[in-house]
This record gives sequence, C-alpha cells and structure tokens, in this order.
Amino acid sequence: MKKTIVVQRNDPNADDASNERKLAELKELAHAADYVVVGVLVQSRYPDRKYQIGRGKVDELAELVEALDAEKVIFNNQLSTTQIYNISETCKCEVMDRFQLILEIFAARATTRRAKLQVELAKLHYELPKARSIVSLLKKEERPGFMGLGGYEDSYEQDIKKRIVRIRAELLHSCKGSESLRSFRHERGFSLVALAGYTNAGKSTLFQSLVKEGTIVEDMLFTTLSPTTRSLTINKRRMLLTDTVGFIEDLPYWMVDAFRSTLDEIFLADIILLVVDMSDPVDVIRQKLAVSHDIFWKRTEGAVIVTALNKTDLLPEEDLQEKLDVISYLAPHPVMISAISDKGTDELKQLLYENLPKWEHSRISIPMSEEGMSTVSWLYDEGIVHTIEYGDSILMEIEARDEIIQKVKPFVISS
Ligand SMILES: Nc1nc2c(ncn2[C@@H]2O[C@H](COP(=O)(O)OP(=O)(O)OP(=O)(O)O)[C@@H](O)[C@H]2O)c(=O)[nH]1
Ligand SMILES: [Mg+2]
Repeated sequence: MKKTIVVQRNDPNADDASNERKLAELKELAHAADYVVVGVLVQSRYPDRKYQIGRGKVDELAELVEALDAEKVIFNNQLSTTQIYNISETCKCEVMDRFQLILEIFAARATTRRAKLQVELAKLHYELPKARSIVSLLKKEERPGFMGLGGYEDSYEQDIKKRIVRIRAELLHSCKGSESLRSFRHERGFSLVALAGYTNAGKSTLFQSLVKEGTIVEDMLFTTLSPTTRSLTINKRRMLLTDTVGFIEDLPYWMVDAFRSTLDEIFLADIILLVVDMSDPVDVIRQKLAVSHDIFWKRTEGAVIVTALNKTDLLPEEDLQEKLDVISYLAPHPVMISAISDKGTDELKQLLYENLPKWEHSRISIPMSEEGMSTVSWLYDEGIVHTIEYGDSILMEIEARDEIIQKVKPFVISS
C-alpha cells in the first residue's frame, strides 16, 4: 500500500458541504486503488486561474510529502502535463489527477478481454491531448521515464492514434467473452451473484465475510477466470459471488465505456447484491440508489436485486428505520447488515437463497450399473441429492436445474 497525500482546490461557487463531499469521494477512490491517505491539503482561496494550486501551496505540499514520507500526490482537479511535471519536480514524488486514479482502479478491476480493451482505450484518450506537450517537455529536460514513457519520439501522438484505431477495431469484433463465462458457470450448476454499489459502500468487506468458509478447491478453478470471484454454498445451493468496481460519479464521456465494461459481471448475474452505505445522509443514499437502478435498467435480464443496507453499526435503530422508510421504494428485498461485524449475514444468506433461480424437485430411479453409478456422481455434482437408496435400482430424490432434470427424464418417477 502506497502512502499518498490528496489535494483539492475547493470550488469557490460550491458550498462547504459539497466541497467536503468531493474531498471525501477522492479519499474513497484512493482507498479503492489501495492507497493509504496519510495527508490532505486543501486550497480554499482561489489561486490564479492558470494554476490548480498556488505557488506557496506547492511548497507547503513538498514539505508535507517529505514529513509524511508520501510516495504519491493525488489531485482532485484535472492537471495539465506541465503542472504534473512541475509539481512532481518540486515535491520529488509521483503526481496524478483524479482521472488517472480512476483509470488505475478500472485497470485493476478489468477482468474480461473486452473490459481491458475499454480501459486501454480510455487511457489513450486521456493521453492523446497531452502527447505533444509530453514530448516537448521530455526534449527540453532530457528526462526519459516521465509519465511512464520510456524512450520517446515525435511519432508518439501518431502512435497513440494508431493504437486507438486498432483497439476500436478489435472491440468491434470481440464477442462478449463474459457470455461464455456465464454459460460455463451455469453448466456447472452455479448461480451468479454480483456485488454492486458505490465505492466505499462495503462491497469488498461483505464479500470477504460471505466467502470466508468458501471451498478452496473450486475457488482455484474460478480465480483463474476472474480474480474477484469466489464460490459460496447456501443450503447446498452453490453460487459464485463476484466483487465489482464501485460506481463513481462525474465520469467524463471517454471513461463511461471503460466503467461499464468493468461491470459486465453485474449485467450477467442471477442476483445483484446492491450494497448501500446507510451512514450516508438520506438524500445521498436516495440519489445513489436511483443512479444504481439506472445503471442496471435495460442491461440486466431478469436479475433479482437484493439490497444490503450496510454499516448499520454506525446508527441507532430509529435512524435506520427512518431512512429505510424514505428509500424503501428504491430498495428491493432489503436486509440490514453490518459487514464488519457479520450482523445480518444469516438473514442475507437466506434472502439470497430464496431468490436464486428456481430448481426442480424430482424422484428418479436409476438402473444399478456402472453407467448408472456415473450418473449418480454427476447428479451429486450438478444438483442437490436429498435422499438416496440403493436396491435393485437406485432411488433418488433430487433437486436441480431444469436442464439437468431433462437429461435424466427417462428415469423420472414423479416430480
Ligand atoms: N462501520 C462500518 N464500516 C464498514 C462496514 N463495512 C465496511 N466498512 C468500512 O468501509 C470502508 C469501505 O469498505 P470496502 O469494503 O472497501 O468498500 P467497497 O464497497 O469495496 O469500496 P470500493 O472497492 O472502493 O468500491 C472500509 O473502511 C470498511 O472497513 C460496516 O458494516 N460498518
Ligand atoms: Mg471493493
């Protein structure tokens, strides 16, 4: 974890509360990218329009970097190439802006080929307008390595343009890889549950708390497909739980596709587990829920939404109930939880179980033979075996997806 200092120039036209919220969001983003925020610097008086930060403040920042031994400075406002260059010279550490931070988060979370291409595309869009000044700065200063650029040449800008064209073409032809991921998982009898919600809502904490008794062997298979997916068994039903990137507001248009593609897992899920931070002010919760539903709308097919109202440990019971009353129309299948203390986890698991795609019950009789025995072990893998009796034939009571029942149709006695 890298130590970082976050810097914000307050918007003089916005009120204190909204400036504070912006800063809080930046800290949350830094946390999401695995940084530890060790210091904060706010520029409240409006400096010269040309600068995001006044001269004196840059010196103050440099002192802070040294005192706190920070490795990185993250600005909430967009910076020009020259600004990044100059500030990093003075502070003697890496400097980046909010957009680069968000790109870093997307890059870390992109699991499918399509998502990776989208993130790469967004990065190139970010770099393109800066290409010329990067090259001229490097030429002036003879400083290779700046902004991750090794050697440089005049064709840098051309090069970026070519890569953009190439990626666009590949994206056009790439089929949705995650579709096949879904069928692969379904073939193996797993239902898909995706965690969704704003950054800092507590998705990853809940993910860890739900999967802590998960089965390691199966996990090894799926971690290679997606590093943020683990298996989870509730009442013998097996599901795959996927942690996803948090929703982020105020994205520029060139980042929207990259953001959406990191959410592919959500759009393919059987259940969307929407995590909400109940310690937010109720207006903020309502706004976040509305945006979340907007993101799911039209992109999900028949997914059930379960709303996990998290961080209930931070509020008294009456406040929780009051907030729930206001937001209930935006919170389908609600359950109050506290991911850090495991409170409500059992109710949540039960709710997930109840909302899984329905499985069929059947009584079947399978001939006692080698082939019959392999069918039995296949059924153990694919469904739930409630009872089994060995006699002249093998009598079983099973529960499984319809496709599975169809395959043993000739043996069905009753359903
Ligand atoms: N008090 C309290 N804090 C919580 C709870 N759940 C999570 N947190 C804290 O909230 C912060 C964010 O939690 P994460 O699990 O990283 O949130 P996230 O939704 O995964 O965030 P992103 O990955 O950035 O989208 C952490 O500091 C957690 O310790 C909770 O139930 N109660
Ligand atoms: Mg997380």
